[in-house]
Amino acid sequence: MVIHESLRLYPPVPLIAREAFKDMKFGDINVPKGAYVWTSLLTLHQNVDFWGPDANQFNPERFGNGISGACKYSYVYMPFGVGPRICVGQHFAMTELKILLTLILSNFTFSLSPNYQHFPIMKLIIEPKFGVDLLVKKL
Ligand code: HEM
Repeated sequence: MVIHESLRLYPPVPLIAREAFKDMKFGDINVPKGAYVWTSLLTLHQNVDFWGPDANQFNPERFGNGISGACKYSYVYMPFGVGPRICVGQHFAMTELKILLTLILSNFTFSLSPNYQHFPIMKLIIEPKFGVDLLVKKL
């Protein structure tokens, strides 16, 4: 739940691109062949109409009943992309994150340093501008 919620609010890859291989129409919008269509995951992941009024809050419990319980349209949650070009490393990444979190939580307590400044920025991926200073204590 914590991993899902982190990837929802801060999807490391915030934009997904597709190229139209032929002239297309989405509703009233004409998309000519060769045009790039960019999908903003931040917009999809933080829309109050899909996630509820606390869409901008960090609330891992929203995933208590899975993705379909957290969101009105589960397909808008796509931190690893979607379709034939979906991230090939997604299962590896999720397993790695679970192992890493388990190892950290079973060996250390940690809290945010008072020096921490919440300042996510978008470079190639979303990252904390001033890093994440933690106070770590061995159990
Ligand atoms: C939290 C970690 C990760 C996130 C959030 C992530 C996210 C993404 C996203 C959004 C895409 C684009 C998907 C699309 O266009 O629909 C992508 C593609 C890709 N990812 Fe990841 N990824 C992660 C970890 C990894 C890892 C660990 C690997 C390799 C071991 C990996 C390998 C790839 C590759 C090769 C592609 C290109 C797939 C293609 O174009 O067919 N990713 N990833």
